Amino acid sequence: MSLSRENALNIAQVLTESLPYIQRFTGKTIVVKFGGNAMTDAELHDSFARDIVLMKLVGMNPVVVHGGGPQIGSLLERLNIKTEFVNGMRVTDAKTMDVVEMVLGGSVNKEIVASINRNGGKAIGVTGKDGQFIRAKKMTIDRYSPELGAPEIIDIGHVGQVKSIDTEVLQVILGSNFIPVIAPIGVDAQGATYNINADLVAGKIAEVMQAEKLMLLTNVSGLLDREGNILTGLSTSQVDELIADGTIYGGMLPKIQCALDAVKGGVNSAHIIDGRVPHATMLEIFTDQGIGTLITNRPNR
Ligand SMILES: Nc1ncnc2c1ncn2[C@@H]1O[C@H](COP(=O)(O)OP(=O)(O)O)[C@@H](O)[C@H]1O
Ligand SMILES: CC(=O)N[C@@H](CCC(=O)OP(=O)(O)O)C(=O)O
Repeated sequence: MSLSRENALNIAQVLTESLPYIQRFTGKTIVVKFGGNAMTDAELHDSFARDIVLMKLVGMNPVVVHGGGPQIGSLLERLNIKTEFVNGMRVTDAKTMDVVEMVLGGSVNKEIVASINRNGGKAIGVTGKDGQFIRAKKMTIDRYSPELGAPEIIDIGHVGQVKSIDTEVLQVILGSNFIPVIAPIGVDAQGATYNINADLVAGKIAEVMQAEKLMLLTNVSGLLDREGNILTGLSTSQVDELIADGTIYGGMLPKIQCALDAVKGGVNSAHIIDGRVPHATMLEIFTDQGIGTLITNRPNR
């Protein structure tokens, strides 16, 4: 079948458009957090894996961090274990922690590894327990209680925040040309296991690896205002106002916080993008069609 002149030009246009991006990002580390709806749809799963393989093939160093909130939720439901979130964090008792580790370190991690490998990449799956590379400490939530009319500190169980990342494990994996696929489980000096929100892990890894980009794939088209418009190029103080007036809540809180922290810590840009769009990662990296919310140290661009 021969190609029409118009089609040929369209295809050539897309391919040449990608050239400056390939040149700019070759050799750079790009941390991609895979989560939300994109993870539960087989087709999107596959298109994500292909994007990661392509990035690797043209010389970038993709590092995948994944979530799995919906998958944890459905196993907890099957086991009749009730679950709740405070400020976007799952309250995690000992039983819940077992399920979280089983799902994140087991089924979800291996499914992503398998789909990257199936598409011609070489992925290795790890949790923060491997080589103890994600050191965690307990997280508590400090918030204002309208009922008490005073601040309160809430214990949310085995939920961690990232204390430090030992990059050696990642350097070994990247140095051997594999693609690391990381489950957000952390460990403390005593060997206790922590459930860490995947966005927080992705942000910290991007920071310690001094990544070029942090990409957070989610199940909305970006950070939205109350009318549903995508907000982009925001300053830290504008974000603070949106949190204070309730426009940003729940799962968007850790996402926006880690994006801000990452760019403050030296990551060039952070992007909150719509993982429901097939090839969202590729579109963001290789084309002029920036999608979603961009956060940089240079607001209002
Ligand atoms: N201002 C906002 N813009 C977009 N989404 C928001 C906002 N505030 C809260 N959210 C909520 O955050 C969710 C995304 O977080 P989360 O469900 O944890 O995603 P993921 O599983 O991808 O990490 C959205 O589906 C939405 O319900
Ligand atoms: C403490 C905490 O909330 N941990 C998350 C870890 C998984 C995650 O972050 O998954 P998503 O990115 O898909 O939401 C959880 O238990 O759901």
